[in-house]
Amino acid sequence: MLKPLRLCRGLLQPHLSQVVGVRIKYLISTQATILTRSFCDKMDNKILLDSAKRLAARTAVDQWVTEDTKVLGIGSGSTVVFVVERVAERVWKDGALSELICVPSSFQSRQLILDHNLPLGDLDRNYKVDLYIDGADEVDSSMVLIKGGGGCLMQEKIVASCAKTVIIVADYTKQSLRLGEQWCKGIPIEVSSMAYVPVKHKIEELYGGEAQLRTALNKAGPIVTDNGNFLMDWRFVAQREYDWDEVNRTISMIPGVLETGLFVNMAAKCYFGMANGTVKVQNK
Ligand SMILES: O=C[C@H](O)[C@H](O)[C@H](O)COP(=O)(O)O
Repeated sequence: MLKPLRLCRGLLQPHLSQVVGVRIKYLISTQATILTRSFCDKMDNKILLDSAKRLAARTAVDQWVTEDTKVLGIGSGSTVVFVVERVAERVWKDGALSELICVPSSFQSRQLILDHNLPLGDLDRNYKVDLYIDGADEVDSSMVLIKGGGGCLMQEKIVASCAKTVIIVADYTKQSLRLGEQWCKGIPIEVSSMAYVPVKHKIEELYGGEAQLRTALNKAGPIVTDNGNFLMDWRFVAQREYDWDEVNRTISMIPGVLETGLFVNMAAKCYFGMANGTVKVQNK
């Protein structure tokens, strides 16, 4: 009785494996097509966003960095890369801006200044900053900014506070009527490592929402800022009306909070690179 069954199985097996094989090949090719498509879409989006950032950055540099700009504060993030690129072109290709000194706002922006061989300054010697150019994670209609999505905010705010003029450069995805419309990761807050739990509870009790410790992607545990502190991301209640100036002042006063990523009344203009290749300028 076993023999015919074995025979039968033997006959069936190649057929089944062929069917399954064809199915698997089909699934793999479909999955591969979906993956390739989503990869291409992501790449297209990145190219579009990068060109919007580049356009905003170059326009702002060309309009604001002049021979009168002796001390230029350099922000942090991916848009600022194009700012430094353009400043370096002006210095090294055009032979302009011979007296320019650049003050960084993070380890990244210091490296950018050095990589482009631009004169590096610091607030000890250059505490009067003529102009500060930086990116933002979100800009609302009153020019309140969320910053710190890339982990830099405290040094940025310090350098920005020393500047006569603060100019923001960003791609079109950063423009909002209200904070939280585009940027859903919350407001970054730099805190002393020993204080993150009480700070979290105080913010949540005062204003609702949820404040979370930012954890690293390629390291176990929390993100540590350039200043050796922790970062919290406070996801506020998007539907609630907040007075951001008051919120910023109150959170800044909580012991253990070193700085917030809310920049209120600091930016004079914001340059948004748009998807259609134009630049939109928002004034204070
Ligand atoms: O922490 C980072 C800084 O505040 C950046 O300026 C901000 O996150 C915007 O960065 P990006 O130009 O990469 O969008």
